[in-house]
Amino acid sequence: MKLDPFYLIVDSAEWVERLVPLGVKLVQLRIKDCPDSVLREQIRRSKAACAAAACQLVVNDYWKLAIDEGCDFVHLGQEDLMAADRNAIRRAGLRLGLSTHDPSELETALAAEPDYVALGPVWPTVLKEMKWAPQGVERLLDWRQRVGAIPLVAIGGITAERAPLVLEKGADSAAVVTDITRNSDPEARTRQWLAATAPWRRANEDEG
Ligand SMILES: Cc1ncc(COP(=O)(O)OP(=O)(O)O)c(N)n1
Ligand SMILES: Cc1nc(C(=O)O)sc1CCOP(=O)(O)O
Ligand SMILES: [Mg+2]
Repeated sequence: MKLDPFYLIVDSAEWVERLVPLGVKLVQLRIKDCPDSVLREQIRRSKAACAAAACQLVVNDYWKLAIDEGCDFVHLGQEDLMAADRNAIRRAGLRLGLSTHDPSELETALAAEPDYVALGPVWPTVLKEMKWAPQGVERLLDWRQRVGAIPLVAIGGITAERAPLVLEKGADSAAVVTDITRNSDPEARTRQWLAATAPWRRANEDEG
């Protein structure tokens, strides 16, 4: 499985509907503290917008709802993974992305046979408080070796200018929240991201 080199993460279906039609091919719906009924509706709308644009939707955290709503990719952190029913996720045919922040988390993640591994925060992030110091781009080289053929996602403090730095260090995809959603012109910034990651997208296409 190949991941698009630009991995957009947003907190509403409105964002998905607004930015995915610009050419985004990989998007995560990351909504926190929301009733199930609202989440369901948000997932449905995001799924429809992604289907119309041939974009891969990844649902963060809510693996049961993702199964119920017929989604095919979830992202879980280490605590999410501990609470999740791994067999139910596999039985439903869901692909699984997992967060890692240190070697022991990576070991746990690899044992769960994920479809991608994320490493973060590469740089400081303003989105949420994190107990890990920034990893730095060099750590990606180490993770690249350790994960082998499993796709690797870099996350945390990545901007359109920094995205090539993580892709050059072996990440398959660069994930982003605030550089786009807190930009004064999110559409223009999304286009900048698409342009900055285009060489890696083309390489994926050439490799088939
Ligand atoms: C691509 C990607 N990487 C890491 C995370 C973080 O997941 P988690 O550690 O579960 O934290 P929350 O995002 O749920 O706050 C992610 N969502 N996506
Ligand atoms: C949601 C999340 N998870 C991280 C991790 O390291 O696991 S860093 C992060 C925030 C990413 O947002 P931004 O692109 O605005 O820094
Ligand atoms: Mg989580």
